[in-house]
Amino acid sequence: MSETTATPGGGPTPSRAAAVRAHGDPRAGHGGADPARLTTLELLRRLAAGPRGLTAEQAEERLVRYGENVAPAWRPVSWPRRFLGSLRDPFTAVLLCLGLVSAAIASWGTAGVIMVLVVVSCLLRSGGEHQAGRAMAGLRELVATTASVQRRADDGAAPVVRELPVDQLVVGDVIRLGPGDLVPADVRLLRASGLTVHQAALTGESVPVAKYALDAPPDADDGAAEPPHLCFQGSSVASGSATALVVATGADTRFAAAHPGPARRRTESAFDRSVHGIAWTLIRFMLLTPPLVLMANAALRGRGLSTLPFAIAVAVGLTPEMLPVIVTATLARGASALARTGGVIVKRLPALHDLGAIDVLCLDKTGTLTQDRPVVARSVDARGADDPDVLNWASVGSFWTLELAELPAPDSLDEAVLDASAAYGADPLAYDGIAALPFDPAHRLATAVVRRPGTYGRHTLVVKGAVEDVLGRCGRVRLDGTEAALTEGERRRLLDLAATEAAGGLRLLAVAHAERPARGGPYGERDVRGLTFLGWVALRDALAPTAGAALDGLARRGVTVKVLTGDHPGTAARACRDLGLEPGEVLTAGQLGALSGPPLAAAVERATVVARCTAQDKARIVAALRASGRTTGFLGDGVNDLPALLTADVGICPRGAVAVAREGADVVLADKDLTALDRALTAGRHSSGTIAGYLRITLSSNLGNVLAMLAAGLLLPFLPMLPAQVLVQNLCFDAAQLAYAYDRPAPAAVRGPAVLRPRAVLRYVTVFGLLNAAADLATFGVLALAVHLSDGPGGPAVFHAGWFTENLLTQAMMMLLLRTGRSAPGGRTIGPVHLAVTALAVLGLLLPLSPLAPALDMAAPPPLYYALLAAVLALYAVTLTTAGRRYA
Ligand SMILES: Nc1ncnc2c1ncn2[C@@H]1O[C@H](COP(=O)(O)OP(=O)(O)OP(=O)(O)O)[C@@H](O)[C@H]1O
Ligand SMILES: [Mg+2]
Repeated sequence: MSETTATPGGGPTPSRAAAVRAHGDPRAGHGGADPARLTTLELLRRLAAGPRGLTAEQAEERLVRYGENVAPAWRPVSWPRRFLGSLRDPFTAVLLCLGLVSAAIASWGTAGVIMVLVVVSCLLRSGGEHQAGRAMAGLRELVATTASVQRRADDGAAPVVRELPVDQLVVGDVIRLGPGDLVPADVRLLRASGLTVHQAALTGESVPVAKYALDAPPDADDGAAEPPHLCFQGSSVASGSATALVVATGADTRFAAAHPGPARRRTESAFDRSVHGIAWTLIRFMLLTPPLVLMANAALRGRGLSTLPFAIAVAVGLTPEMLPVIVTATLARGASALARTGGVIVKRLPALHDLGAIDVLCLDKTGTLTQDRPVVARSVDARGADDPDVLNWASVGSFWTLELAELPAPDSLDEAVLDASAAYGADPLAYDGIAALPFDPAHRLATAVVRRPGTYGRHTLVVKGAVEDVLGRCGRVRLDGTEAALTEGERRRLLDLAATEAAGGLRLLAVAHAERPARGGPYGERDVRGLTFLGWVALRDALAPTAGAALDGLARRGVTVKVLTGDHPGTAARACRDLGLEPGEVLTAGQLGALSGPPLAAAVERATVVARCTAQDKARIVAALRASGRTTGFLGDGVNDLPALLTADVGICPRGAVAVAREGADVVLADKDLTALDRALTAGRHSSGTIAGYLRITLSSNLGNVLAMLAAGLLLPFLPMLPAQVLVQNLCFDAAQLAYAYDRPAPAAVRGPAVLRPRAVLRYVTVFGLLNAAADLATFGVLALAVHLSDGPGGPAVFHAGWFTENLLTQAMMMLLLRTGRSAPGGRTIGPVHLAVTALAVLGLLLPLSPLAPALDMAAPPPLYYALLAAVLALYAVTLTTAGRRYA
């Protein structure tokens, strides 16, 4: 291990020293001098690398010597570590405390029982998690990202750019980055074109920052500022492209050094919130129970500390210690079924539950509701008349922004423009490309700087982008072949004309140009001013074939849909209308101004479409919806969707989304088919229903038992239940409840968002807990009566047996009568729940009569008891069914 451990600030570790002397130290970027402070040449020399990339052999050797590019925290967790980790569960912690108290008062029986409970639940849980973890890793593998790496077959060969798994990167590799790529390691930029990166994961900064190559390091005093010529693992490319040199990988990256724990999880998810709410209420109860039992026994029956083991057993009886096991089993089963048959990959288990709880889903438009395969419909001048020259200029812009990029990532609009203009015989090669400012989603513009043939000393800026943004940078307009000043009235006329065009569902790409005296220095966004407006290219982007059905399904399932798009409000509204989603009030992000928090949520609540959103606007809206108490999903596929994907309760993206979106999303839809969403929501709601069902039924029956134990403890001269009995009962209950994980959902259970509301659960538990306690007390009565009438032997053993039978039978009845799932559509077929219920009932009836009974201090009750018990149970069943209808 010492071989791969970096020593930040220090020299190489002694075990590496020899290798370093022989080969140069490829990791000097981290262990030696700061890679930001060297010139490019010095750095390349230190890393024993070159601008043409490593050879396959060099890369292989470095991979073996320094390890894969994986942060230690992301390696799979070993089984024993999972076991220890599961001890940190709050229920387990409380159980352990109770066990320690029992041991302290030398109540070895109780302590032993508690230890067995803890170990069994931790074993089951860690085993389940381990399995689920492996399944999840397999699923994540399906959507793993790659990096474009430039390598050579051998020293003489030309470099070839290949897609490699990110973990194969080594220090010294030369990689290419394009929009939507994840920065796979810490890199020094060799060349960059219009590069901006999101580094929110590292610096918390939400807007993309510009990065550029620098041959010589900046002034030494700039040390504190972010180096503009380095990009770090964990950030992502918002716009532009670059060629870069890998300077640190794996555990040596800045991100891994700053986040030694498991990878980020933004804020608490909806699932965590509800489960924590319930868990902490229960834990408060559990901690209160022993002192209360002690005091009641002391006050009413004059008993002393001798009741402590019993008091502890009562508290233990309240614990749903299998909750984590059931949660993991249910979610893992749901997720793998969804991956197998539903075409949906859930990357983070609790996200399945959150899927079921979503009550508002925000979508982007392009690529989600539409196919993102635009086709040029027309090319018009500033009068609205057909004019192929506008398309011509657009194609010059598209061609040269792509040609001058480090990693040409053809945007669908650029492709459409190039396709259409080729048919017109446009020839962008008739110009020379000078510089390019690739499409920047924040400014909604792309600029190419070209030189017309024969015009030395002059440069032409060709600009295309959103109509509002392009017009905002124009001072003149070309009308009928001559240029005129762009008056305010003219600007308004053009915006109106564009709105009319957009209302027809077309996407618009406005085009402008400007002549400038030639210059040597780089061009920047600030140079894009004083343009002459030419017109626009209108493109048609067909609707996604399954989008209409998917929106319908969402509405039927009680999910509100909001469209957050970067496109024109008119285009977005028309797409919605065509899909059968009434857009109502259409807002633009500009209208929302600086609103945030509740006022923003209120404004968005009324709207269905918010257009002209930047990436930050989308995230801001999602955050406001979440803060207003809605469980919010976000579905998007582009770079401008990443912040929103990370902000939402559940981030969803299609398989074809850009790498960062796939990396950041919790759920990936395997194909373009949006109806998979419906299957995902159903599966999520079903899982939530199962977990809620387990909690409700287990807690109700536990509470009933605890109340009955308290009453019996005060009424009887002996302990109403031995610790061993508490254990056996709990285990039987929990094992039976696992059957729920295999139950089919009932239509009613998946109709609306499945939110686990702690208050509702606790109210339900109180009602059914009291009912259960009433049934127990009635049983005590008939038991005493039966013993008395049949004149048979009484005493603790008979009482224990009678109660044990009744407990398991009432539990079986609750499972059957209060469940929300159905085994099969008709509800006729025998399903797993029926089997579990039968097993529970048989065990309850036969165990007290079996040879095992004496070990649990049980003895068969008189036959009369069974007859009377049947009457009590019949009454209980009627009450349960009636109350179940009311509270379900
Ligand atoms: N390659 C490009 N060159 C120039 N302008 C572009 C380019 N791509 C998009 N635009 C302009 O920027 C606008 C906004 O694009 P953006 O990518 O932010 O949103 P979108 O993809 O249309 O919508 P959504 O957010 O629904 O995916 C487009 O309407 C278009 O006018
Ligand atoms: Mg998009």
